[in-house]
Amino acid sequence: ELTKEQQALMKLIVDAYNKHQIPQDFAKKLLQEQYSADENFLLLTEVATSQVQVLVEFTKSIPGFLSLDHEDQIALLKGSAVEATYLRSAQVFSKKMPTGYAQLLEERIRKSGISQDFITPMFNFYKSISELHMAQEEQALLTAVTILTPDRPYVKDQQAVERLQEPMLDVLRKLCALQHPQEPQYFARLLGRLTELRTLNHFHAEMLTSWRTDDHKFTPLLCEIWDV
Ligand SMILES: Cc1cc(C(=O)O[C@@H]2C[C@H]3CC[C@]2(C)C3(C)C)ccc1N
Repeated sequence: ELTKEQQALMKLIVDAYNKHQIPQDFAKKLLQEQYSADENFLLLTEVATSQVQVLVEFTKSIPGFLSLDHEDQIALLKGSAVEATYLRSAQVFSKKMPTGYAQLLEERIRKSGISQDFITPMFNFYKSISELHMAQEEQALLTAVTILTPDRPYVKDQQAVERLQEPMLDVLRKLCALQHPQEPQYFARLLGRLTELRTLNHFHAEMLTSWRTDDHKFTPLLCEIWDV
């Protein structure tokens, strides 16, 4: 079972994960704005910018993160931004949004100039996440584990990151055993999703390039975090 400090760590992460949520007024916008590719792109830009802001706030709440070397903090944020935003948007699709909004967001994503060969893996990923029926504690911990990946490019002190990631993995492993006793492989399946998530990095870079060539404008935060 979870020790006292493991329970405290989990509560910290889950509270931080739930505290920083996408503003619900996006749902209204999804309904109101018209459906041109440009309108859809602008909406996605707002969603993405908000997702990255939420990601930065969540990351700062991870115990020990702000004590890491400052350049390593940036390297971890930039290195995990795509995976963490897709992981969170996958959860948005799986349940967070009121029914019907997920379909609207999907519709706008499909009609925003993203090429089909990226749309397919993106929605395959969403499907594979929703099939897991993850508890919110698992979602929050899996996101923290993704952010605290030691072998991101330019991370200098990888051991310091491992020391933060390991306790998260221990809690996640125990939690999976507690919440899915009938499925001993569940923890391994969760980590397998992180491998699938990494493949989206490549597609995401291509998506950004295709938008840039069509002269779509990004927000400063998205340019900063994704080097565009
Ligand atoms: C630079 C830039 C990036 C995105 C993006 O990654 O969007 C992703 C597509 C959907 C899946 C994850 C996204 C953040 C999403 C929920 C909008 C959207 C607009 C934009 N100007």
